[in-house]
Amino acid sequence: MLRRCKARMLLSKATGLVPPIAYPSTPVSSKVAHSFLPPHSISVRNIAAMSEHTLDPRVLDALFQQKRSLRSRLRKQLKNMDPIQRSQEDNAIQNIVLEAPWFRASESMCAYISCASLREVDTSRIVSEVLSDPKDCDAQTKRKLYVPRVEDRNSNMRMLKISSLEDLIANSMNILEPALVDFQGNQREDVMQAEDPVDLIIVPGLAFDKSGRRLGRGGGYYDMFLKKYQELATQQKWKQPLLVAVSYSLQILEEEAIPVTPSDVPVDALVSPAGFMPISPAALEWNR
Ligand SMILES: Nc1nc2c(c(=O)[nH]1)N(C=O)[C@@H](CNc1ccc(C(=O)N[C@@H](CCC(=O)O)C(=O)O)cc1)CN2
Ligand SMILES: Nc1ncnc2c1ncn2[C@@H]1O[C@H](COP(=O)(O)OP(=O)(O)OP(=O)(O)O)[C@@H](O)[C@H]1O
Repeated sequence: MLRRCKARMLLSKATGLVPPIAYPSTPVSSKVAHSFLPPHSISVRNIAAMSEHTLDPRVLDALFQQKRSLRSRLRKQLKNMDPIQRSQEDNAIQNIVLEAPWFRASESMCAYISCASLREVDTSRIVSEVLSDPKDCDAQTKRKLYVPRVEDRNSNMRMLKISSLEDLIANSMNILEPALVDFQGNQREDVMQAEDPVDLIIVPGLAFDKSGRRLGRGGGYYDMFLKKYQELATQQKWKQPLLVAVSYSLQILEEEAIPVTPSDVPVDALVSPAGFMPISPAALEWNR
């Protein structure tokens, strides 16, 4: 406890990110989270620009510790969510995505295959819609869908192209993912090797805040992938993909309530049952 308090003091002194007081043990409501907001002068991008080496390791440890407590609180809240409410929210979120101009205009995208036991926002209707045969179009204009496949325990994840739900098999974590080769024995296309860019990435997470910060499951898989894809897009002079997080209402926290570490990649927008919440200039463009 003493060590943790000391780390908070250091963290507070070094970055101004956290007030030197104990973290609340009550569930995170937006009200509680608000009293722990860091000063607005520190943005996600400022922290992201710092490398893991420029931050004091004790500061970094304290930030990861805060993330861990937030994760465990969110996991409990998600587990306790009323199943009827969950199913209503799943429907509302997917309706919003399916109707959204940024989704309808998307020709190529990455999305996750939701896992019910992880209490993730259901993406099954979104995935089915993208995989369905295009109406009034030839096969050339079929939309492309890439989904995650974990490569190893070093945060490496690939996004591989699938054309049917039958391309998926359950991994050791019971998450459906594509096999490396298709039924004809051909290597599946990896989004990092594709000729054309994806315009949309639908991301999962345990919590999100109104400034676009995202708290994942702690593996670093998405952050690592998003960083590499953004670098590829820059190198190829492609438009950056729109990063949209789908979220139950209880997963949305107040601005800057989520601690940020240098590898975190912020999202452009959130979709919750309350609607589309654009955050970045790219997302705001879709709301004009
Ligand atoms: N549907 C889906 N697919 C995905 C991800 C995801 O978040 N959702 N990933 C995104 O990275 C990658 C897999 N990463 C994962 C990381 C942790 C756990 C998991 O089961 N976590 C447990 C806690 C485990 C522990 O702490 O010991 C949990 O969150 O309850 C699952 C997938 C790639 N595929
Ligand atoms: N001091 C540290 N304590 C804990 N994890 C650390 C530390 N330094 C680096 N890491 C790494 O950071 C990664 C976790 O990062 P982070 O908490 O940002 O993940 P996440 O955003 O929740 O996960 P994802 O991107 O998969 O959704 C892990 O791969 C972990 O090994």
